[in-house]
Amino acid sequence: MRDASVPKLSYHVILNASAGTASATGVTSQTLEAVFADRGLDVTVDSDPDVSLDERVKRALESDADVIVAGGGDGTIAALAGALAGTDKALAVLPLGTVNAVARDLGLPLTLEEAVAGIADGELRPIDIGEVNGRLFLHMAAVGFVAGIAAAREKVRGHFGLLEFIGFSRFFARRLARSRRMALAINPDEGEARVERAQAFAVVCSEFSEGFGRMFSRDRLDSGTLTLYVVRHLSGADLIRLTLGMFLGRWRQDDALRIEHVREVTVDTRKPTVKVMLDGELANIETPLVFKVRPLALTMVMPAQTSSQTPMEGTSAA
Ligand SMILES: Nc1ncnc2c1ncn2[C@@H]1O[C@H](COP(=O)(O)OP(=O)(O)OP(=O)(O)O)[C@@H](O)[C@H]1O
Repeated sequence: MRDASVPKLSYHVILNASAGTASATGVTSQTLEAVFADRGLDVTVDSDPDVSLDERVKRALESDADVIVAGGGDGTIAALAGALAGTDKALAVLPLGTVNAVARDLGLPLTLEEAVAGIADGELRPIDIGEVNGRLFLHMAAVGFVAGIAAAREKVRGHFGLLEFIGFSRFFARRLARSRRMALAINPDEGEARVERAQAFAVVCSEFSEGFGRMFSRDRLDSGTLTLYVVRHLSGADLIRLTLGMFLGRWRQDDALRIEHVREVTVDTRKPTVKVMLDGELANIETPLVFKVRPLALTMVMPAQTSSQTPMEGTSAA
Protein backbone atom coordinates (compact mmCIF):
# COMPACT_ATOMS: atom_id res chain seq x y z
CA MET A 1 0.00 0.00 0.00
CA ARG A 2 1.16 3.50 -0.76
CA ASP A 3 1.91 6.08 1.89
CA ALA A 4 -0.87 8.65 2.20
CA SER A 5 1.73 11.43 2.07
CA VAL A 6 2.64 10.62 -1.54
CA PRO A 7 1.49 13.81 -3.27
CA LYS A 8 1.02 12.61 -6.80
CA LEU A 9 1.57 9.40 -8.70
CA SER A 10 3.46 9.28 -11.97
CA TYR A 11 2.36 7.20 -14.93
CA HIS A 12 4.27 5.45 -17.70
CA VAL A 13 2.12 4.27 -20.59
CA ILE A 14 3.21 1.53 -22.95
CA LEU A 15 1.20 2.16 -26.09
CA ASN A 16 1.00 -0.97 -28.22
CA ALA A 17 0.08 0.58 -31.56
CA SER A 18 -0.54 -2.85 -33.11
CA ALA A 19 -3.31 -3.70 -30.62
CA GLY A 20 -6.77 -3.79 -32.26
CA THR A 21 -8.44 -0.58 -31.07
CA ALA A 22 -5.16 1.35 -30.92
CA SER A 23 -4.48 0.68 -34.58
CA ALA A 24 -8.12 1.06 -35.68
CA THR A 25 -8.48 4.46 -34.00
CA GLY A 26 -4.93 5.66 -34.68
CA VAL A 27 -4.20 6.58 -31.06
CA THR A 28 -0.83 8.31 -30.72
CA SER A 29 1.43 9.47 -27.88
CA GLN A 30 0.04 12.96 -28.37
CA THR A 31 -3.55 11.72 -28.00
CA LEU A 32 -2.71 9.98 -24.75
CA GLU A 33 -0.62 12.83 -23.36
CA ALA A 34 -3.53 15.20 -23.99
CA VAL A 35 -6.11 12.93 -22.29
CA PHE A 36 -3.86 12.40 -19.26
CA ALA A 37 -3.05 16.13 -19.09
CA ASP A 38 -6.78 16.92 -19.06
CA ARG A 39 -6.92 14.98 -15.81
CA GLY A 40 -3.80 16.65 -14.45
CA LEU A 41 -1.84 13.42 -14.47
CA ASP A 42 1.92 13.24 -14.84
CA VAL A 43 2.54 10.87 -17.76
CA THR A 44 5.26 9.55 -20.02
CA VAL A 45 4.14 7.65 -23.11
CA ASP A 46 6.31 5.03 -24.77
CA SER A 47 4.97 4.37 -28.25
CA ASP A 48 8.25 3.29 -29.80
CA PRO A 49 7.35 0.90 -32.65
CA ASP A 50 10.97 -0.08 -33.29
CA VAL A 51 11.57 -1.65 -29.89
CA SER A 52 10.15 -5.03 -28.83
CA LEU A 53 7.38 -5.15 -26.26
CA ASP A 54 9.65 -7.06 -23.86
CA GLU A 55 12.29 -4.34 -24.09
CA ARG A 56 9.69 -1.62 -23.51
CA VAL A 57 8.36 -3.48 -20.48
CA LYS A 58 11.92 -3.59 -19.15
CA ARG A 59 12.28 0.16 -19.67
CA ALA A 60 9.00 0.76 -17.86
CA LEU A 61 10.20 -1.31 -14.90
CA GLU A 62 13.39 0.72 -14.73
CA SER A 63 11.49 4.03 -14.87
CA ASP A 64 10.56 6.08 -11.81
CA ALA A 65 6.85 5.79 -12.56
CA ASP A 66 4.53 4.52 -9.83
CA VAL A 67 1.96 3.16 -12.25
CA ILE A 68 2.67 1.38 -15.53
CA VAL A 69 -0.25 1.60 -17.90
CA ALA A 70 -0.88 -1.12 -20.47
CA GLY A 71 -2.16 0.67 -23.57
CA GLY A 72 -3.20 -2.39 -25.55
CA GLY A 73 -5.07 -5.66 -25.33
CA ASP A 74 -4.79 -8.87 -23.35
CA GLY A 75 -1.32 -9.70 -24.70
CA THR A 76 0.05 -6.32 -23.63
CA ILE A 77 -1.52 -6.69 -20.18
CA ALA A 78 -0.15 -10.23 -19.79
CA ALA A 79 3.37 -9.08 -20.67
CA LEU A 80 3.17 -6.24 -18.14
CA ALA A 81 1.41 -8.18 -15.39
CA GLY A 82 4.12 -10.85 -15.50
CA ALA A 83 6.82 -8.22 -15.07
CA LEU A 84 5.04 -6.12 -12.43
CA ALA A 85 3.88 -8.96 -10.17
CA GLY A 86 5.82 -8.81 -6.93
CA THR A 87 7.19 -5.28 -7.57
CA ASP A 88 6.06 -2.01 -5.96
CA LYS A 89 4.74 -0.64 -9.24
CA ALA A 90 1.03 -0.81 -9.99
CA LEU A 91 -0.64 -1.80 -13.26
CA ALA A 92 -3.37 0.23 -14.96
CA VAL A 93 -5.15 -0.54 -18.20
CA LEU A 94 -6.16 1.45 -21.26
CA PRO A 95 -8.21 -1.15 -23.12
CA LEU A 96 -6.92 -0.55 -26.64
CA GLY A 97 -7.00 -4.21 -27.73
CA THR A 98 -9.51 -6.16 -29.76
CA VAL A 99 -11.33 -8.30 -27.20
CA ASN A 100 -10.03 -6.69 -23.99
CA ALA A 101 -11.09 -9.73 -21.98
CA VAL A 102 -9.10 -8.76 -18.89
CA ALA A 103 -10.45 -5.21 -18.78
CA ARG A 104 -13.99 -6.56 -19.07
CA ASP A 105 -13.41 -9.19 -16.41
CA LEU A 106 -12.08 -6.59 -14.01
CA GLY A 107 -15.00 -4.26 -14.73
CA LEU A 108 -12.72 -1.52 -16.07
CA PRO A 109 -14.09 1.25 -18.32
CA LEU A 110 -13.75 0.43 -22.01
CA THR A 111 -13.43 3.82 -23.69
CA LEU A 112 -10.18 5.79 -23.63
CA GLU A 113 -11.57 8.88 -21.86
CA GLU A 114 -13.42 6.82 -19.26
CA ALA A 115 -10.41 4.62 -18.71
CA VAL A 116 -8.16 7.62 -18.02
CA ALA A 117 -10.84 9.14 -15.76
CA GLY A 118 -11.03 5.78 -13.99
CA ILE A 119 -7.27 5.83 -13.49
CA ALA A 120 -7.38 9.39 -12.12
CA ASP A 121 -10.22 8.60 -9.70
CA GLY A 122 -9.31 4.99 -9.09
CA GLU A 123 -7.69 3.23 -6.21
CA LEU A 124 -4.82 0.83 -5.76
CA ARG A 125 -5.93 -2.71 -5.03
CA PRO A 126 -3.66 -5.69 -4.60
CA ILE A 127 -5.20 -8.71 -6.33
CA ASP A 128 -4.38 -12.40 -6.50
CA ILE A 129 -2.97 -13.78 -9.68
CA GLY A 130 -2.75 -17.33 -10.94
CA GLU A 131 0.27 -19.03 -12.40
CA VAL A 132 0.54 -22.11 -14.58
CA ASN A 133 4.02 -23.42 -15.40
CA GLY A 134 5.42 -19.89 -15.03
CA ARG A 135 2.70 -18.17 -17.12
CA LEU A 136 0.44 -15.74 -15.29
CA PHE A 137 -3.28 -15.20 -15.50
CA LEU A 138 -5.35 -12.54 -13.80
CA HIS A 139 -8.68 -14.21 -14.28
CA MET A 140 -8.94 -17.68 -15.79
CA ALA A 141 -7.01 -20.49 -17.41
CA ALA A 142 -9.23 -22.90 -19.36
CA VAL A 143 -8.59 -26.19 -21.16
CA GLY A 144 -10.88 -28.18 -23.46
CA PHE A 145 -13.26 -26.50 -25.91
CA VAL A 146 -11.46 -23.39 -24.69
CA ALA A 147 -12.17 -21.35 -27.76
CA GLY A 148 -15.85 -22.08 -27.20
CA ILE A 149 -15.79 -21.05 -23.57
CA ALA A 150 -13.86 -17.86 -24.23
CA ALA A 151 -16.00 -16.82 -27.16
CA ALA A 152 -19.20 -17.75 -25.36
CA ARG A 153 -18.09 -15.65 -22.43
CA GLU A 154 -17.86 -12.64 -24.70
CA LYS A 155 -21.47 -13.24 -25.67
CA VAL A 156 -22.83 -13.21 -22.15
CA ARG A 157 -21.06 -10.25 -20.65
CA GLY A 158 -23.03 -7.18 -19.69
CA HIS A 159 -26.66 -7.21 -20.78
CA PHE A 160 -28.00 -10.73 -20.94
CA GLY A 161 -31.49 -11.02 -22.39
CA LEU A 162 -33.37 -13.77 -24.20
CA LEU A 163 -31.63 -13.25 -27.54
CA GLU A 164 -28.18 -13.41 -25.95
CA PHE A 165 -29.27 -16.49 -24.05
CA ILE A 166 -30.37 -18.29 -27.23
CA GLY A 167 -27.24 -17.21 -29.09
CA PHE A 168 -25.06 -18.39 -26.24
CA SER A 169 -26.78 -21.78 -26.06
CA ARG A 170 -26.57 -22.42 -29.80
CA PHE A 171 -22.96 -21.38 -29.99
CA PHE A 172 -22.00 -23.49 -27.01
CA ALA A 173 -23.88 -26.55 -28.36
CA ARG A 174 -22.05 -26.37 -31.69
CA ARG A 175 -18.67 -26.21 -29.96
CA LEU A 176 -19.64 -28.99 -27.64
CA ALA A 177 -20.69 -31.37 -30.41
CA ARG A 178 -17.11 -31.22 -31.70
CA SER A 179 -15.38 -31.67 -28.36
CA ARG A 180 -14.01 -34.88 -26.82
CA ARG A 181 -13.63 -35.96 -23.20
CA MET A 182 -10.10 -36.28 -21.86
CA ALA A 183 -8.53 -38.17 -18.96
CA LEU A 184 -7.17 -35.82 -16.31
CA ALA A 185 -4.87 -36.81 -13.45
CA ILE A 186 -5.74 -34.20 -10.83
CA ASN A 187 -3.63 -33.69 -7.74
CA PRO A 188 -4.72 -30.80 -5.48
CA ASP A 189 -2.63 -29.49 -2.58
CA GLU A 190 -5.37 -30.53 -0.20
CA GLY A 191 -7.94 -33.14 -1.08
CA GLU A 192 -8.03 -36.25 -3.12
CA ALA A 193 -5.68 -37.08 -6.02
CA ARG A 194 -7.67 -38.84 -8.72
CA VAL A 195 -8.12 -39.50 -12.41
CA GLU A 196 -11.26 -38.05 -13.95
CA ARG A 197 -12.66 -37.99 -17.44
CA ALA A 198 -13.74 -34.50 -18.29
CA GLN A 199 -14.96 -32.40 -21.15
CA ALA A 200 -13.11 -29.30 -19.99
CA PHE A 201 -11.71 -27.60 -16.95
CA ALA A 202 -10.96 -24.10 -15.83
CA VAL A 203 -8.90 -22.62 -13.02
CA VAL A 204 -10.14 -19.24 -11.84
CA CYS A 205 -8.53 -16.71 -9.47
CA SER A 206 -10.91 -16.53 -6.48
CA GLU A 207 -14.22 -17.83 -7.87
CA PHE A 208 -17.21 -17.11 -10.08
CA SER A 209 -20.13 -15.59 -8.24
CA GLU A 210 -23.50 -17.22 -8.18
CA GLY A 211 -26.56 -15.09 -8.72
CA PHE A 212 -29.22 -14.21 -11.29
CA GLY A 213 -27.63 -13.15 -14.61
CA ARG A 214 -24.15 -13.20 -13.04
CA MET A 215 -22.31 -15.43 -15.45
CA PHE A 216 -18.53 -15.70 -15.29
CA SER A 217 -18.10 -12.69 -13.00
CA ARG A 218 -16.32 -12.51 -9.66
CA ASP A 219 -17.13 -10.61 -6.46
CA ARG A 220 -13.66 -11.02 -4.98
CA LEU A 221 -10.23 -10.78 -6.53
CA ASP A 222 -8.26 -11.53 -3.37
CA SER A 223 -9.57 -14.71 -1.73
CA GLY A 224 -6.09 -16.26 -1.69
CA THR A 225 -7.33 -19.36 -3.50
CA LEU A 226 -7.97 -20.63 -6.98
CA THR A 227 -11.13 -22.47 -7.94
CA LEU A 228 -10.92 -25.55 -10.14
CA TYR A 229 -14.03 -26.19 -12.22
CA VAL A 230 -14.07 -29.61 -13.86
CA VAL A 231 -16.82 -30.16 -16.41
CA ARG A 232 -17.24 -33.93 -16.08
CA HIS A 233 -19.87 -34.57 -18.69
CA LEU A 234 -21.92 -32.40 -20.92
CA SER A 235 -24.72 -34.00 -22.90
CA GLY A 236 -27.34 -31.84 -24.55
CA ALA A 237 -29.52 -32.19 -21.43
CA ASP A 238 -26.59 -31.31 -19.16
CA LEU A 239 -25.90 -28.31 -21.29
CA ILE A 240 -29.44 -26.98 -21.13
CA ARG A 241 -29.68 -27.57 -17.38
CA LEU A 242 -26.28 -26.07 -16.67
CA THR A 243 -26.79 -23.05 -18.88
CA LEU A 244 -30.19 -22.34 -17.38
CA GLY A 245 -28.80 -22.89 -13.92
CA MET A 246 -26.02 -20.42 -14.63
CA PHE A 247 -28.46 -17.89 -16.00
CA LEU A 248 -30.70 -18.28 -12.97
CA GLY A 249 -27.77 -18.20 -10.58
CA ARG A 250 -28.02 -21.82 -9.36
CA TRP A 251 -25.36 -23.97 -10.87
CA ARG A 252 -22.71 -24.84 -8.31
CA GLN A 253 -24.44 -28.03 -7.18
CA ASP A 254 -24.84 -29.36 -10.72
CA ASP A 255 -23.75 -32.97 -11.07
CA ALA A 256 -21.90 -32.19 -14.33
CA LEU A 257 -19.49 -29.95 -12.42
CA ARG A 258 -16.92 -30.63 -9.77
CA ILE A 259 -15.79 -27.50 -7.97
CA GLU A 260 -12.81 -27.34 -5.67
CA HIS A 261 -10.92 -24.52 -3.95
CA VAL A 262 -7.15 -24.96 -4.08
CA ARG A 263 -3.94 -23.05 -3.55
CA GLU A 264 -2.09 -25.36 -5.88
CA VAL A 265 -3.20 -28.15 -8.19
CA THR A 266 -1.40 -30.30 -10.73
CA VAL A 267 -3.36 -31.50 -13.74
CA ASP A 268 -1.82 -33.98 -16.15
CA THR A 269 -3.18 -35.26 -19.44
CA ARG A 270 -1.99 -37.92 -21.87
CA LYS A 271 -0.78 -35.24 -24.25
CA PRO A 272 2.68 -33.68 -23.93
CA THR A 273 1.23 -30.21 -24.49
CA VAL A 274 -2.26 -28.75 -24.24
CA LYS A 275 -3.88 -25.58 -25.47
CA VAL A 276 -4.65 -23.31 -22.55
CA MET A 277 -6.73 -20.15 -22.83
CA LEU A 278 -5.09 -17.68 -20.47
CA ASP A 279 -7.23 -14.57 -20.03
CA GLY A 280 -8.29 -14.69 -23.66
CA GLU A 281 -4.85 -15.52 -25.07
CA LEU A 282 -4.25 -19.06 -26.36
CA ALA A 283 -0.99 -20.74 -25.31
CA ASN A 284 0.47 -24.21 -25.85
CA ILE A 285 1.79 -25.39 -22.50
CA GLU A 286 3.69 -28.56 -21.62
CA THR A 287 2.02 -31.01 -19.25
CA PRO A 288 1.75 -31.55 -16.35
CA LEU A 289 0.11 -28.20 -15.67
CA VAL A 290 0.95 -26.89 -12.22
CA PHE A 291 -1.45 -24.14 -11.15
CA LYS A 292 -0.58 -21.93 -8.19
CA VAL A 293 -2.10 -18.86 -6.64
CA ARG A 294 0.08 -15.84 -5.88
CA PRO A 295 -1.97 -14.01 -3.26
CA LEU A 296 -2.08 -10.20 -3.60
CA ALA A 297 0.90 -10.34 -5.96
CA LEU A 298 -0.22 -7.59 -8.33
CA THR A 299 -1.39 -4.09 -7.44
CA MET A 300 -3.91 -2.75 -9.92
CA VAL A 301 -5.55 0.59 -10.44
CA MET A 302 -9.23 -0.22 -10.17
CA PRO A 303 -12.45 1.81 -10.17
CA ALA A 304 -13.07 3.29 -6.73
CA GLN A 305 -15.45 1.17 -4.69
CA THR A 306 -15.78 1.32 -0.93
CA SER A 307 -14.06 3.30 1.78
CA SER A 308 -12.42 0.11 3.04
CA GLN A 309 -10.11 0.12 0.04
CA THR A 310 -7.02 2.23 -0.49
CA PRO A 311 -7.68 5.49 -2.34
CA MET A 312 -5.26 6.74 -5.00
CA GLU A 313 -3.82 9.45 -2.82
CA GLY A 314 -3.20 12.73 -4.53
CA THR A 315 -4.40 11.64 -7.95
CA SER A 316 -8.09 12.33 -7.99
CA ALA A 317 -8.20 16.12 -7.88
CA ALA A 318 -4.81 16.66 -9.41
N1 LIG B 1 3.80 -10.80 -24.82
C1 LIG B 1 4.01 -10.24 -26.02
N2 LIG B 1 5.27 -10.15 -26.53
C2 LIG B 1 5.48 -9.60 -27.74
N3 LIG B 1 4.52 -9.09 -28.51
C3 LIG B 1 3.26 -9.15 -28.07
C4 LIG B 1 2.93 -9.73 -26.80
N4 LIG B 1 1.60 -9.62 -26.61
C5 LIG B 1 1.13 -9.03 -27.72
N5 LIG B 1 2.10 -8.73 -28.59
C6 LIG B 1 1.97 -8.06 -29.89
O1 LIG B 1 1.06 -7.00 -29.73
C7 LIG B 1 -0.05 -7.16 -30.63
C8 LIG B 1 -1.30 -6.69 -29.95
O2 LIG B 1 -1.63 -7.60 -28.91
P1 LIG B 1 -2.70 -7.30 -27.80
O3 LIG B 1 -3.11 -8.61 -27.23
O4 LIG B 1 -2.18 -6.28 -26.88
O5 LIG B 1 -3.90 -6.66 -28.61
P2 LIG B 1 -5.12 -7.38 -29.35
O6 LIG B 1 -4.70 -8.74 -29.77
O7 LIG B 1 -5.61 -6.44 -30.41
O8 LIG B 1 -6.22 -7.39 -28.20
P3 LIG B 1 -6.89 -8.58 -27.37
O9 LIG B 1 -5.79 -9.53 -26.97
O10 LIG B 1 -7.50 -7.90 -26.18
O11 LIG B 1 -7.90 -9.18 -28.27
C9 LIG B 1 -0.04 -8.64 -30.99
O12 LIG B 1 -0.56 -8.83 -32.26
C10 LIG B 1 1.42 -8.99 -30.94
O13 LIG B 1 2.02 -8.65 -32.18
